[in-house]
Amino acid sequence: MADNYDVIVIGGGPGGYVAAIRCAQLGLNTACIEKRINKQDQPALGGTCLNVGCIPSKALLDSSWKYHETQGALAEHGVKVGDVSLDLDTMHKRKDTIVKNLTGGIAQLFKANKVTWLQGTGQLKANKQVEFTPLDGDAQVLQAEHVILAAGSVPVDIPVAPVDQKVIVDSTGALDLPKVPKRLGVIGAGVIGLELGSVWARLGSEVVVLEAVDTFLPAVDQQIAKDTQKQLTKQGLDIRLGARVTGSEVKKDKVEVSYADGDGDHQETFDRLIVAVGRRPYTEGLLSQDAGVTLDERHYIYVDSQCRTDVPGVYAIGDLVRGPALAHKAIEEGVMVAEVIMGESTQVNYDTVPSVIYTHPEVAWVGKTEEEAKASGEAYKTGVVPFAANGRAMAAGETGGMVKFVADEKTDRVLGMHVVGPQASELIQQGVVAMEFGATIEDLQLMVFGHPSLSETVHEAALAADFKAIHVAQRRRKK
Ligand SMILES: NC(=O)c1ccc[n+]([C@@H]2O[C@H](COP(=O)([O-])OP(=O)(O)OC[C@H]3O[C@@H](n4cnc5c(N)ncnc54)[C@H](O)[C@@H]3O)[C@@H](O)[C@H]2O)c1
Repeated sequence: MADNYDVIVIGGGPGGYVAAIRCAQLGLNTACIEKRINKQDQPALGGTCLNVGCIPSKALLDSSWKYHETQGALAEHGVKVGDVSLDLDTMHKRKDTIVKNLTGGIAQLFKANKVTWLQGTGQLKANKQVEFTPLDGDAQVLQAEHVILAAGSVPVDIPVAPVDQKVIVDSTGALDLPKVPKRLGVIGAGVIGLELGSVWARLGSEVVVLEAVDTFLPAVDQQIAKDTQKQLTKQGLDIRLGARVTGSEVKKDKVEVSYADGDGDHQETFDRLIVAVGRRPYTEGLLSQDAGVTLDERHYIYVDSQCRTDVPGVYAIGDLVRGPALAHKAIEEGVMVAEVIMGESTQVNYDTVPSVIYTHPEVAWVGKTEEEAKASGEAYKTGVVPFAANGRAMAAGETGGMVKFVADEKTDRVLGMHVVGPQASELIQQGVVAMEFGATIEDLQLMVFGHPSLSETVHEAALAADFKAIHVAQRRRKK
């Protein structure tokens, strides 16, 4: 007789572990199947984000920024330091400790909430049965009332640059390079390419980023994207747009990369190459022939707005389904599904999911870009203010970048907020809250912002949308 659960979650990343905990909080007998074995050869929860994604990359971004600042930027603050040297082993160890503590914390949360962690692989079969193959044992069939698929995504491979995790690495290998490469190639100027390229550039690599598309960060508001490109280039990232990689050859301990752009064919030799050309849903082995769920044309699991698949009682969330591949989107879908199972009225507002790129300065946005507002054909207005006009930013020596609002000209409602600059990942939440509450630009104008703070630039950008900014000289647009 099959073991029974109210809910079986397949996958213990941010979407899956949060869904499992919320289900258990709501009184459901819940199991979460996770097969990951970490670097220490231990079973681990937390998925890509905690183990080999968001968290270790942020640890390296913070550590490498401190190294970079200590090398030069502190001098203008009057802080003199002696010889600065890099201890990469310690940097990696610190990152690994953060990952270990966070993933271990989830195991504790499972215990506290009485979620059963089944260590091994899960496969969905017909009639809400799940075949569970333990890490060390024979497969068994479990029965659930509800199944939540949360298996996440894996890096896209390209035949022109096959990953060997030694000379050619993916986003996981790029977190563990044992020494700083002299010349580092990066394929893809997306989120991962820019974040990991920044880490190694700050640690001393000469970094060349090869991006197939002609436009830098095409999904980002182009005024923000252009400023970002300028600042990253000034930091030393050699970003080559319209450069499609056509081949690579590992020779001894180096890699020769061929690429084509508008000027013809080129070759570059790198000590290491990072491939960061996107991620795809991880559905291999997840669904048996008779599972019954359908995939869409891009191989995502097809779901409705509340993450129901075509099989009643089976849900899919996070990177397996449509929408941005972001941990916080997966988390909210996990919570929503747990509450849907309990018959509660709930939803995720996909219009207000923020995005962040953790370069320095950070880039963050929510809602419509100016290009999207223009394309909609509706009348819109924008308000843009640079951090150079902000006292707190000057005090911190972080005056690069700007805050931009896009708003509906007729209703005054905020349609989008875009930031490149200090603490953009934190500032963007003000735009999320504003949009969630249907705020107008006037609402933001009428609020009192603490002085001196970076947030004053958010206030000024709202004022600028109606030509009322105080600390920048504005010229009224001709009607
Ligand atoms: N800060 C964050 O929120 C964060 C961090 C890391 C990853 N992620 C998510 O992970 C996912 C994957 O990130 P990513 O950076 O790998 O993908 P991406 O889609 O952001 O960028 C990949 C880039 O590679 C380019 N490319 C593809 N093939 C190429 C080729 N042959 N030659 C040159 N360029 C080529 C594409 O044009 C694209 O610009 C994204 O969905 C992202 O949202 C988010």
